[in-house]
Amino acid sequence: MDKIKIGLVGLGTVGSSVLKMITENSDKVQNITGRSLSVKTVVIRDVAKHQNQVPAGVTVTTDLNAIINDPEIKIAVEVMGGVHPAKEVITKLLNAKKHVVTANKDLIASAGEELAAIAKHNHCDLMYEASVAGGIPILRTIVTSFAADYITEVKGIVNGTTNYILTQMQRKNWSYDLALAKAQELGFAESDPTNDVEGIDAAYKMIILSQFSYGTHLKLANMSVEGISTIQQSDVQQADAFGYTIKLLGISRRIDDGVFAEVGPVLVPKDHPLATINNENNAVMVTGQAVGETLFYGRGAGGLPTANSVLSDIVSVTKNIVLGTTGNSFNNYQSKVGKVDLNNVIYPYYLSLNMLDVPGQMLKFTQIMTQIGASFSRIVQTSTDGQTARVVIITHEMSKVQLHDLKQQLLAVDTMSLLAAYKVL
Ligand SMILES: NC(=O)C1=CN([C@@H]2O[C@H](COP(=O)(O)OP(=O)(O)OC[C@H]3O[C@@H](n4cnc5c(N)ncnc54)[C@H](OP(=O)(O)O)[C@@H]3O)[C@@H](O)[C@H]2O)C=CC1
Ligand SMILES: N[C@@H](CC=O)C(=O)O
Repeated sequence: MDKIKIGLVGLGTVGSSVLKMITENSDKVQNITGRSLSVKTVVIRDVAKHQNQVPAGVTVTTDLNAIINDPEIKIAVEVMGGVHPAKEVITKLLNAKKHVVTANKDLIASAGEELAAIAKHNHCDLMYEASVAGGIPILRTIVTSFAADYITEVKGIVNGTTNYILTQMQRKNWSYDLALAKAQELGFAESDPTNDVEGIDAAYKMIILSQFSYGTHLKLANMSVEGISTIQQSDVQQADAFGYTIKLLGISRRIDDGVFAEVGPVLVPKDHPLATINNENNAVMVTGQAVGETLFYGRGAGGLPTANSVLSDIVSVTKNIVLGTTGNSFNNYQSKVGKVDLNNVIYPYYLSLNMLDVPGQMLKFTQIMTQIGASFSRIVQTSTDGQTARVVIITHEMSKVQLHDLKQQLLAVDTMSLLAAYKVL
């Protein structure tokens, strides 16, 4: 039986689960690929910390050359995270003719095309199924099962940490800080959780999903990205009382000739499938012109679910090695897209306002809405102290341009103020 040795860079939440799966599930992998796979070398920062974490015979070192210069190692797995030095590490590995599997969305979203070109030049595979939605096999599904269909929309929950936090805030009344600390303890959050809670991790995933779905490369700087760090327990409870669940959603759409993608908190009606996705679970809804709406659900963060996606890439690379078909891009779809007119990006909105509790205020608000060409479907007065009323309004679909105009107009009115505006699914 031919052997294929693997080099692992990183032995944290994901790396240790990859090592466990390769070790414990080797019989099935061997059965499928006809090759015996095992980890030979692990590269980390601190040898003493990890020495007892590996089976006998596995080398633990801080020296990447132990993988680069080892002709027995054919596949390298990068699970250290971050853009630098991960980019330099993967570049060196590819130039040393190692096939690379990574879970690194930060890097693939920002330098994926460059790395894919280096991989191709070296006739190497570069695969990254685990970079989007952890254990959900979404990228390979889009490449294979949506190969001929035109995808018109991809939306969903693509960050496990924020979904875990929002779930605990809604169901257990936990504070934001407590829920975040627990998500870190469980290994869902990035080593620095800023990207999780500020929506950047989800935006990276939407960039990768957009490449696969629409063949276009979006840039983080051109996306509207909002996180959950300013959401209060009271926002979650109030939305709940009106029949909504707050979820951090990534939404991308093909609009006319363009592609639009953004990340932000959205109010999801409780009877919508995305409202039922809790804890660290993710769900990706892909709509194709021919197939219509499809939904993919599973654990979006955590060691073993993510390791399963890494292993699926390792098995694919191994099959390519056996067949002599390495060096093909994970995603081939390239398409030219134009700019999207924000007048065409429309949602219903949930508006929470404070207004003086005197006659005529709702009339004033209605006039402003009419002026900007918008209207609303539902008004709920939530509370009043006799002087100030808290009012929640659900609008009909309105564009981002209209929402901007509304905010501007309200700034000029001293008897009312907009406290929050959320998109509604
Ligand atoms: N956690 C999750 O649920 C998921 C994570 N991912 C992605 O997987 C990757 C790994 O995440 P995760 O396992 O959670 O991260 P961890 O922080 O748990 O582990 C990172 C590992 O990489 C090692 N490392 C970091 N920097 C270096 C370096 N410069 N040289 C050598 N080794 C280094 C660390 O070594 P040491 O311990 O010695 O410091 C550690 O073993 C990231 O890209 C992440 O975004 C993707 C999907 C889900
Ligand atoms: N920090 C990420 C891990 C998986 O990508 C998340 O919470 O989703």
